[in-house]
Amino acid sequence: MKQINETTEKVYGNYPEKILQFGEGNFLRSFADWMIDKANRDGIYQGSIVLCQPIGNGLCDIINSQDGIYTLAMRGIENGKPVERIEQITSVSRCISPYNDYEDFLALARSKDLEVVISNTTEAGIAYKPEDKLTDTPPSSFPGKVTVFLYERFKAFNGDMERGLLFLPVELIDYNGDELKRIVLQYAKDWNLGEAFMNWVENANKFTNTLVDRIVTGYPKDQIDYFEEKLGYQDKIITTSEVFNLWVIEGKKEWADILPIHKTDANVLWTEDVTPYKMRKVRILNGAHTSTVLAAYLSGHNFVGDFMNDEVFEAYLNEVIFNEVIPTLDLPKEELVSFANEVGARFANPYIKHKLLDISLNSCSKFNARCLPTILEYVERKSQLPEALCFSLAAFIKFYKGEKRGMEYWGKRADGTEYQIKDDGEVIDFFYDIWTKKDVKDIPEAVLSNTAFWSGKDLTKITGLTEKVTDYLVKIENGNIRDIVKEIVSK
Ligand SMILES: NC(=O)c1ccc[n+]([C@@H]2O[C@H](COP(=O)([O-])OP(=O)(O)OC[C@H]3O[C@@H](n4cnc5c(N)ncnc54)[C@H](O)[C@@H]3O)[C@@H](O)[C@H]2O)c1
Ligand SMILES: O=P(O)(O)OC[C@@H](O)[C@@H](O)[C@H](O)[C@H](O)CO
Repeated sequence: MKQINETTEKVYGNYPEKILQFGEGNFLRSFADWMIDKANRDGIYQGSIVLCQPIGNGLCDIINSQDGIYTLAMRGIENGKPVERIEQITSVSRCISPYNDYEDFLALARSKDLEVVISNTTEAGIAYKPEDKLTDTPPSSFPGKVTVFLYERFKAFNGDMERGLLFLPVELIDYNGDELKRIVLQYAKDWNLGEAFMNWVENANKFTNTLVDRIVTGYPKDQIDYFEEKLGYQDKIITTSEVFNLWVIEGKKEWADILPIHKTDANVLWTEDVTPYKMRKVRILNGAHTSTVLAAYLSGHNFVGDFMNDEVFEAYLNEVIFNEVIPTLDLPKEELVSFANEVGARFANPYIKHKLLDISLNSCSKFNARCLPTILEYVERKSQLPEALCFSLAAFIKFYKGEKRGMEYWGKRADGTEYQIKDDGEVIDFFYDIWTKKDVKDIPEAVLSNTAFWSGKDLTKITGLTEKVTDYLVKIENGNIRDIVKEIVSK
């Protein structure tokens, strides 16, 4: 069978390289690059994207072997009917690995065409690593790479204030753009790059805070035969997603015209404050994922769609969203309910195979960011505990019961299926330790009092929480998890 680049023309990838993108993963290729391709296709933009692989291992070689061309399949239900939109994305010019092509990376910094930097380096990427140096080729951290890149540009254009770049980071951390800028300035200070450079970073460049929303399920391993037969070519980096998309960008409205994707039919919103959108999305959508998938997986489900077809879990999800999360948010109720209904429909999308184990990755920090704020706010507002979320905390603790196999940590669910528990080393060590040394009745107290997990808070101070989580954990250990969920939703 032919490769995609033997059957598909690289239509926009030869346009001037106006965008540098840190992160060549599934998400950005299914989201930002699709929007840019759309803008090129609509004739309102003429620019291509240079992908940059931010860590040593990645997809650069495969991407270049396909001339940057790949397929995106977006599937869902619209007006009650199934839709499948398949597009060939041809706006990527090439992929650079700064580990192999450091000179090419620096040469791009000196380019007059370059205007925009997009990034998705996961929640771990926007981090300060004190060991990074200006002379490293490249510095290991993503902000370190941005700093050497900007410094090269600053020198090449003699600090020209017109040569700064628009930054659109999408990492799911609070104030992603502000945080990236803060760390770049920290490196500039550490490396003595001078006041003039720091002033240029601050005032010539435009850092936005952004929030993204699209369920991306990546390479369709189980359906690859279907796609190859349908498309008539082989694509090693074909990616899949839902149809829904939303990119909220906090920045000055006039910056939007640098990358006019808001003028396409993609859902791009420039705003002065991204916070309410972020809170709505993280607490409702991501909170619903994290509070439901671990229990659903333990009960025998494997995909989001599976538990949405189980009336007990569907009712549990609704209980979490409508009775526990929404009452803790201050946005207009109608807007929240409409977003929540949309989330339910998105989770039930029969064409999206979203693996529960993929969502379970790093559940400890996810629970802290996505679910704990709701528990705290609920207790504050109602002076009582949110039952379903307390149960989800117990399910999370149970999910993290495992045994070590070399560097890996494996759990086992009631049906005998073994699963790998993926999280930071310290988190894994902690859970392994308590599950091997403590009686089940003492485990919640150890977890809830571990302030390192909960942004410095000792959760045992919340009246009744330890007892309730203990009660649920003991029930889960001794009974059937789906029956416990059923009991919660029938109260
Ligand atoms: N899949 C979704 O539905 C979805 C939706 C919205 C946001 N996200 C976010 O996207 C991220 C996952 O991205 P993906 O789905 O493209 O996964 P992926 O594995 O395909 O890509 C991950 C990218 O992050 C880079 N990366 C990983 N660790 C890094 C580090 N420590 N420093 C710098 N770069 C690093 C990789 O090189 C790669 O480019 C998650 O953080 C997730 O929160 C995913
Ligand atoms: O991608 P993660 O691992 O951070 O989280 C899993 C899901 O909650 C997440 O990918 C959502 O599907 C996404 O945030 C929707 O926009």
